[in-house]
Amino acid sequence: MQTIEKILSVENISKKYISETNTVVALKNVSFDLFAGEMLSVMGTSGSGKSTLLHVLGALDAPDGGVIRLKGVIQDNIFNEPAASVYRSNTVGFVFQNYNLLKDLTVEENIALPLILQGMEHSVRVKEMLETVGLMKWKKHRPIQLSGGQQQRVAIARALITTPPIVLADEPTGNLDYNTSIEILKFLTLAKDKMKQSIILVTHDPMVAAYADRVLFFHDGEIVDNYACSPFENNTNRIIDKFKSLLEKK
Ligand SMILES: Nc1ncnc2c1ncn2[C@@H]1O[C@H](COP(=O)(O)OP(=O)(O)OP(=O)(O)O)[C@@H](O)[C@H]1O
Repeated sequence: MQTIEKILSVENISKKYISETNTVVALKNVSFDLFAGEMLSVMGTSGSGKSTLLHVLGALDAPDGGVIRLKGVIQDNIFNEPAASVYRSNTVGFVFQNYNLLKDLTVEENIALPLILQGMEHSVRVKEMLETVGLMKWKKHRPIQLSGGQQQRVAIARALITTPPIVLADEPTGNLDYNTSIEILKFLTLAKDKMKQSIILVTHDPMVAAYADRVLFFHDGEIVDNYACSPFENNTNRIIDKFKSLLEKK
């Protein structure tokens, strides 16, 4: 029997934000595994720690405690430079709600950026990515000349160009209409099915969450429930029910 590779193990991650006036516990002993070619959605109440989780997994923010393993190996140095930059450029691709494109660069330059920063040849890969996301005709345009959906396609191409094993997407469809959201989800699904990339997708939208293989529900910094999507269920309705019961317990 073929075993599915465990890409990421998150073990008892905790994170507090401490200011002069108060302390916010953003993550409390969060543990889960992520497998190769798996899409995991993260849903939860506002302020439940979803973005903090992505920041920690992307080595943008250090946790106070806990362990992250990549393919079984403890990553104890990824929150310090230069290891943080190496981890971010080799291991994770980011997709944000607001696209985060560089406004002075063209579409093709934005897409090429991760390879340029690594000093690698990029022209063949950029062409492939432009074709994948259907933006060949727009390659010389700047972000301001594109629709929101087109900008997000550029951001996805940029996140995927180095084929990182893990893609972290924070509300990638949050600013997009239904049809454009489906288009963006199809690109992420292609990355997981074709390239066996693993995706963690934070969303407020149950329809978007239903594209994943599994959904984790967060409340007050903790995983309080989970749901495995099934080809035989109306996953969107099941996710709505789970989320409603989470709100009722609050
Ligand atoms: N830089 C920060 N400094 C202080 N507190 C923070 C910081 N970032 C987040 N928090 C707090 O940590 C908690 C978790 O925030 P986080 O942004 O991770 O939640 P979220 O689930 O992504 O929320 P939302 O769905 O509203 O975007 C919140 O109470 C938030 O106010």
